[in-house]
Amino acid sequence: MASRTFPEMPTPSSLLSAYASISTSIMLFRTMFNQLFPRELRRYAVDAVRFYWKPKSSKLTLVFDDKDGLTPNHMFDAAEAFLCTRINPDSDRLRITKSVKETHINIKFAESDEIVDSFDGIPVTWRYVRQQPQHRTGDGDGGKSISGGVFSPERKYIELKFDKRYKEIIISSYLPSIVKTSQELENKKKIVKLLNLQSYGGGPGGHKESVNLDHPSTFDTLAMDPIVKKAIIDDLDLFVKRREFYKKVGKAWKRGYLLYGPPGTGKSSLIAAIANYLKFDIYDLLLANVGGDSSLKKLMLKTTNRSILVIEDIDCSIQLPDRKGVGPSKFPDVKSGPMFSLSGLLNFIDGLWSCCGDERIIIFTTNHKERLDPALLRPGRMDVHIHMSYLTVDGFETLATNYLNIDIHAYHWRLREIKELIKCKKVTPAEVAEDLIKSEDVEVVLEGLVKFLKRKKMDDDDDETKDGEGNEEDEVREPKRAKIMS
Ligand SMILES: Nc1ncnc2c1ncn2[C@@H]1O[C@H](COP(=O)(O)OP(=O)(O)OP(=O)(O)O)[C@@H](O)[C@H]1O
Ligand SMILES: [Mg+2]
Repeated sequence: MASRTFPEMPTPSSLLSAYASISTSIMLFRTMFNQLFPRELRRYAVDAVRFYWKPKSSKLTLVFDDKDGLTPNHMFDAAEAFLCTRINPDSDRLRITKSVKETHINIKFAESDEIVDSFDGIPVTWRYVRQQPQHRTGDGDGGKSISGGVFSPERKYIELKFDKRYKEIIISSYLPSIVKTSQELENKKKIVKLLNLQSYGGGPGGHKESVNLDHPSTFDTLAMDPIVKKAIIDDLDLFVKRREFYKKVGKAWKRGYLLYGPPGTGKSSLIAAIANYLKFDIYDLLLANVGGDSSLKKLMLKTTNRSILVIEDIDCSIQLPDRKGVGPSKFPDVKSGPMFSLSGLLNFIDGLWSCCGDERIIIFTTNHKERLDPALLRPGRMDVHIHMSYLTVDGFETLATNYLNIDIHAYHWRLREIKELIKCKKVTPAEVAEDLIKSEDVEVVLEGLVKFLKRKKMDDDDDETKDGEGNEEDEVREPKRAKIMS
């Protein structure tokens, strides 16, 4: 049987001498290595390896700081507003804000929350970050605190993370779409203001008093021919989207409307409806208080873009000398007051806004279009002439629906008599509106309205018999339906 040989067990002294020789060799190697590669060279080599071999991220992060230096960063505000529309329904935390002036509560996404959105199928992630103010000793780029050391103010920013491959599309398309959405949201929230422009009591340049426009009139509540109403809305829509067009053709981006018709037919209501529709502030220019051309110019310079300049009752609010400067017009109802030239007024509209006005609307109203200087009616000055006239059947249906909150079809038989009376009598929307608020009982209101219309018919018939063909000043001679002319 073969005998098995076992390796000889190392003795403790042989182990010790082996250990001693290994550590001597290591020390020798280290000394040589350190001499060959000094500390700086080694550090450099390590850094270089780290830099080139660092695993590359496939993500790009865009940072929207709330401020750019001291200036608020519009992109931060836009992103914040946009993200309000993308809030995760099962968010655990939301921020709630409201300023004194705001009428609504803002719901915003909170710090550290993440919102996942997608654009053209590209997934993106948003994150809101808020860094608390920091106080450090030593140098830094923050401000100096009172107690010495360095103070970094609070920093707020929003991060947008996405795959680097989509950098181009995100920057050139997604970000502009965010700006657009935020502007639309801002517009919806905007409270329209009514500002009175007058030149007395406010120092050399006059002053402007502002209140929130609290006029409930909208295109939905306005009783007028639906075709004319649609034409006005289309005209406004076209106007506001034609920035580039106006620039290209070298025309001031403005539109002039002349609203004419008898009192109580909705001229002022239409102005409010336009302002509410476009969210443009209204500047009410009180011409009777304007001292002359130069104060008019100062007042006009106080108006802002995206606004409506309104001059009501243009024919009778001021003594308008005729264009040749011969003297004041011979209107029976002009007030005596400061005088300035009509040409001055027209020049401001044409000249001033050509160089320093964008998205401006000017609206003149009058009860007597025929009394206006033809120069004012020339195309380019007043682009659109809108005749506001007596109540039509369509208009009455709008009023009845709004005021009585009834389904007019259900009241078809009841309303038939009223419609017949409206068709053959010249009654203003204001007169009918006045009657529609007299009671909460629909039957009582309708009965009262029938009586009113019958009485009016009898009175008018009597007047016509007395006056023969009627007098020319009477706006009753206006065509019956509202119309638009541009
Ligand atoms: N077309 C209309 N649609 C709805 N309501 C109207 C209309 N016209 C008049 N009203 C009602 O009558 C009131 C007076 O109308 P509004 O002041 O708009 O008339 P106006 O044409 O400006 O009159 P004026 O020539 O006297 O200035 C309005 O507040 C509104 O309640
Ligand atoms: Mg009016």
